Amino acid sequence: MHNQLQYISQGNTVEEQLYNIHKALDNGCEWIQMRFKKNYSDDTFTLAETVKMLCKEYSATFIINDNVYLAKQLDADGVHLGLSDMSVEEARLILGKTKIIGGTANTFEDVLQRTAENCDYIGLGPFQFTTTKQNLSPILGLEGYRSIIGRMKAKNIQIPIYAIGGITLENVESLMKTGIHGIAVSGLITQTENASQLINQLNHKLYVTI
Ligand SMILES: Cc1ncc(COP(=O)(O)OP(=O)(O)O)c(N)n1
Ligand SMILES: Cc1nc(C(=O)O)sc1CCOP(=O)(O)O
Ligand SMILES: [Mg+2]
Repeated sequence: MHNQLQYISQGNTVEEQLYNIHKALDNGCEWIQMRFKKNYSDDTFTLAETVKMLCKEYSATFIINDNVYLAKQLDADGVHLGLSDMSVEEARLILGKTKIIGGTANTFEDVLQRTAENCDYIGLGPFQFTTTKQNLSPILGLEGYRSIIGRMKAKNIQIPIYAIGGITLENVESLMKTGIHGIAVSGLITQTENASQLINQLNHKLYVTI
């Protein structure tokens, strides 16, 4: 089963990205999604190659946002795909059965679609407003998660759900009580001045509330 905490990287340069990813790994994150929203360049390849090495050193899972071909080239552990990215079916053909393919969902109908597509997990959001991503879908709030997870249970759908979007430490307990499997966070870990304490607290809240 996948780790309950996924760190989504941030940074406008390779150096910023590496600093942030190193900080997350050094302080106990075991799952990194490299999210470098630039047009593909040599920089992207260099960054991904380095992050792959770092994740190996820390025995962490390494997935790449959007870029299935890069994940294939580097033999990464997987990818995360949004609703307008490459289809899960095509990604599965390229990456094979054993790699992780995560998919975004914003509604219950998206969850049904992602389940039918055989994603390994779903990033369901946004929980609340965030500046990390532009053009957000409507905010779900706690009630949105309760409703979607209730409808999943009624249909016996068991795919792991990760909440995403503007999550803070104070939100984790109530989010976990809705029945999600875990959380994906970016700004929270990137901006903290005490990553060790924060990640310990996050892991504790994730673990005890399951
Ligand atoms: C875990 C997780 N959930 C959702 C997303 C968002 O993916 P997407 O909709 O493709 O948006 P971008 O991240 O590509 O801007 C995610 N990255 N991770
Ligand atoms: C990458 C992403 N996708 C979202 C979605 O709702 O699909 S919200 C989001 C940003 C997550 O970063 P933070 O923890 O800083 O809010
Ligand atoms: Mg995407």
